[in-house]
Amino acid sequence: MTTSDKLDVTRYSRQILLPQFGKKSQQQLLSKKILIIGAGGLGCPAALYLAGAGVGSLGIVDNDTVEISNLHRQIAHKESLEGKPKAESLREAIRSLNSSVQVQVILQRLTQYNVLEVIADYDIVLDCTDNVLTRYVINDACAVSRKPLVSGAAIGWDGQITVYCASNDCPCYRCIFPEPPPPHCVGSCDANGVLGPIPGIIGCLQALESIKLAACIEQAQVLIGRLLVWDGLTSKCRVFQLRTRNPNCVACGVESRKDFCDYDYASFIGCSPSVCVIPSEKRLSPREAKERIAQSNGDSSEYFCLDVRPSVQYELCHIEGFHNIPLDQLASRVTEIQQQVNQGKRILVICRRGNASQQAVALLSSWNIHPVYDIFGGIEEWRKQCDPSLPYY
Ligand SMILES: Nc1ncnc2c1ncn2[C@@H]1O[C@H](COP(=O)(O)OP(=O)(O)OP(=O)(O)O)[C@@H](O)[C@H]1O
Ligand SMILES: [Zn+2]
Repeated sequence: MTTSDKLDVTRYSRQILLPQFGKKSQQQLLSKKILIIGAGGLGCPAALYLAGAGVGSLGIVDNDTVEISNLHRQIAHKESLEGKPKAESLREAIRSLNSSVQVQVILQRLTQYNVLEVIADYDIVLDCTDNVLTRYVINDACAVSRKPLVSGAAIGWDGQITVYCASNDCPCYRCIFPEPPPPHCVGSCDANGVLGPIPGIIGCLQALESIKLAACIEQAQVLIGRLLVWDGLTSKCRVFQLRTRNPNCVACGVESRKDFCDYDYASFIGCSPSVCVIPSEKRLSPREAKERIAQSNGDSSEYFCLDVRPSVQYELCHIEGFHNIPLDQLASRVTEIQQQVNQGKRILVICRRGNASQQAVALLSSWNIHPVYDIFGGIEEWRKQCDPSLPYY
């Protein structure tokens, strides 16, 4: 036995001692290359446990930078690295944990144009991202390349994980979800919140399933064709059997496979970068809105200022003088607004970023409530133009 063998044995001894694992599995792990897409809430724990376990080589893809609001769950990053690329920050954390792991950092956004090239070199791919479009892009590439895809998701109190494309019968994401969810049903941590340990748990499970695959552990049952759902609020965990592979799937079906290079993912998902649903004369900049409010001073103001964000966000921060009626309560509380209009007031509507407020203005207009104006860019733009003391969240 060589000295380096001895060193490895010491480092990995606690897992090598497992009868199902042993030195053979350790050597398998050391020979594998695993790609982690997304260095956020899922990617941080997944990468650290894979590095600790001694995977030979890890790739990290992320084009984002560290923000303070990431740190409650993206625990590989540090306060001192705020503003620095997440993938580089994660590489530093991996290095200080296990310097023998090779790390390749890709500071690019993964798209349909680079995905095949990026994943080509790896044995296993982990989807640790947070958006539906990227999920389909990664899936389609793994389906075509027949690479095991360990797919995790976490939001609010809930998380889930499964493994796609890992065997002949194993479905891909499109086999299970041939159509994407409607855009308004898709949540995000940014909009809906998330408790830190939820992505922590799912990211650890992604590392575990990847280790089982990479180390070729015969007795292990991998989450292939099964979806594990974790409800953190009730501490209930359920495992659902998924459909088998769809032979006519456009991603993994041999006969029906599409060429995804020219595919219009944005239209398929039904997303547009910024929603604009009302005419420009009904929209004011925050600066203009603030001036108008100031000119029509105090209680006798000719404006009724409405904040349509969820109450939990309103409690987090709000602009003085704005009343909170969340968008989903607008219909049931429309008489309150009508009363303000009857008293001669004009309605000004704000939300977080300017989409919900436009929907509110469109709804109020359709109920013949006039005049009503949208403050474009929402609280975020108000913070930039009028009041930097408002917290960023
Ligand atoms: N197409 C993509 N290419 C590269 N990285 C991606 C892609 N899509 C998502 N990601 C990355 O996946 C990670 C998802 O992590 P997570 O949702 O925990 O973080 P976040 O987006 O920073 O959080 P928040 O929503 O609170 O701002 C992010 O770091 C994001 O940059
Ligand atoms: Zn499929």
